Amino acid sequence: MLALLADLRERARSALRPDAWEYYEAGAGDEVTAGEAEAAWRDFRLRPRVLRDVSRVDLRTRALGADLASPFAVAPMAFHALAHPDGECATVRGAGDAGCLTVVSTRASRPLEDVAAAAPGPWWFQAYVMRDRGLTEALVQRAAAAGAGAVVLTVDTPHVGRKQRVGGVRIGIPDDEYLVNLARHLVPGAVGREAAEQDPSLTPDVIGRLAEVGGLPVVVKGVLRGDEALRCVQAGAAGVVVSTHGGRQLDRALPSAHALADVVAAVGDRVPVLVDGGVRSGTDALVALALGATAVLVGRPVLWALAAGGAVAVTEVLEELAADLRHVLALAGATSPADLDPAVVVPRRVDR
Ligand SMILES: Cc1cc2nc3c(=O)[nH]c(=O)nc-3n(C[C@H](O)[C@H](O)[C@H](O)COP(=O)(O)O)c2cc1C
Ligand SMILES: O=C(O)C(=O)c1ccccc1
Repeated sequence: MLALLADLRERARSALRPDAWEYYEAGAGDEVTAGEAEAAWRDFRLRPRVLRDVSRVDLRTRALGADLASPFAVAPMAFHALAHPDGECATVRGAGDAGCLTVVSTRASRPLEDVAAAAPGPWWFQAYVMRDRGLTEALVQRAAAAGAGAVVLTVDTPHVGRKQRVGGVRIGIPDDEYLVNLARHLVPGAVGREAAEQDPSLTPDVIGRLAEVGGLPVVVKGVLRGDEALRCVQAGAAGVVVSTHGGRQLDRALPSAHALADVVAAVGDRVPVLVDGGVRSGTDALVALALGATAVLVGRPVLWALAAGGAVAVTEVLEELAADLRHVLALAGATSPADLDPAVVVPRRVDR
């Protein structure tokens, strides 16, 4: 992990309410998957190229029409207001100032329109499909109207994972905060949280439906298998995110780092493949990019930055990751992410 990230993590631990800290850190079950994510990127070794004139390294990245300064983006995460009074407004400002994209969660703690107004650059909307499908569709339409460039449909969460260290699935967030973006769409008298629970009955047709409702490309987040990624693409997905949800859903799911190559082999020639989970340095990202990822999402480190230093620290953390990536790309003999190929990485061990 980069020193800046380790430092922000400690500062966030002191700054955050203890229950918020635990909620951010938590993984599901025994936290096997959450615990393995970072180390899994270190299961690859690099085979650098040499004598390639790396005096200029270009990190610019294009993903579904978004022009980005680097391949780092902010993963969708719930309740940024636990970390900072401006919540997601601060996050998008900080990320945008670094030229990075933010994926804004359905469980954002600030109104989508406010977040959109604070965003200096592109942002995407993460959709949870809730039991009240109309609720999800209204949100997707609002996100499209507010300027979202894509919908990221999270599919690894038919039920929210049980996080033992926070005594279940969520911390004590009052309804008005939990439902910031949802309350206005709820039928009066409806039991808010039930209508806004995850819908466990999703099938691939939801991909086409959300694309139609929002008029935006739909990226499916939370796939770990090539065959499943293919199923999503056949149903209309414009991209996929290889993710274990930061180890917060199915515990003992294999780490994203080990799932990525299979997904790239299945759909990488047709759609962009993004990845997240445990990316904490430029070298982690280099491995992901060499394996065929178009971009990497960063989760918890952004929340640490937000808690420790607001928007400015979010910019710093993303710029530090980009600077580190620029450096290691040069050392590996590559002048851009696209200049990498799978021959640059080799698994350190074959038994996992
Ligand atoms: C506190 C927290 C809240 C999250 N909320 C969401 C969410 O609302 N929607 C979603 O698709 N993923 C959510 N995630 C998962 C992240 O998008 C991402 O997959 C994961 O955090 C990446 O791993 P990392 O934190 O190790 O970088 C959440 C993760 C954390 C830590
Ligand atoms: O905490 C999470 O990981 C998450 O995705 C979520 C899901 C539903 C409500 C709040 C957070």
